[in-house]
Amino acid sequence: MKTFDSLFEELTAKAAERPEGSGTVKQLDAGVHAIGKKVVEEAAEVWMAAEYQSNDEAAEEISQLLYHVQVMMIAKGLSLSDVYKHL
Ligand SMILES: N=c1c2ncn([C@@H]3O[C@H](COP(=O)(O)OP(=O)(O)OP(=O)(O)O)[C@@H](O)[C@H]3O)c2ncn1[C@@H]1O[C@H](COP(=O)(O)O)[C@@H](O)[C@H]1O
Repeated sequence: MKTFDSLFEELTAKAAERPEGSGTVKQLDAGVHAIGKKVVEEAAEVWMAAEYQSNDEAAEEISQLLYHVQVMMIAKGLSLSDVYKHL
């Protein structure tokens, strides 16, 4: 099963290798403003799913939020330790 750290490693490689058809590369090319909008959109979907949908649907929305947060980290050149040191 994928973890937060292993997904970050995968996305970092995508950013470096820029494979054809990668949604991550597309998001990174769209820039911080566009990525920020996705983060906010997914956060709202987490909220709505948590209040009105099943736990499994809420978990899926949370996974999408984590993904977009990681894309933002990569767009900003932030490492896992840059974030973890604040936890
Ligand atoms: N975990 C994710 C992931 N979670 C969310 N998303 C993206 O976020 C979107 C969120 O879904 P929504 O239901 O909100 O979709 P939507 O608003 O209709 O989507 P868009 O129109 O904005 O694409 C999805 O369509 C995906 O584009 C993800 N995209 C990729 N990954 C993983 O990231 C890795 C790299 O992916 P690629 O860069 O695409 O190869 C792979 O392991 C993927 O499984």
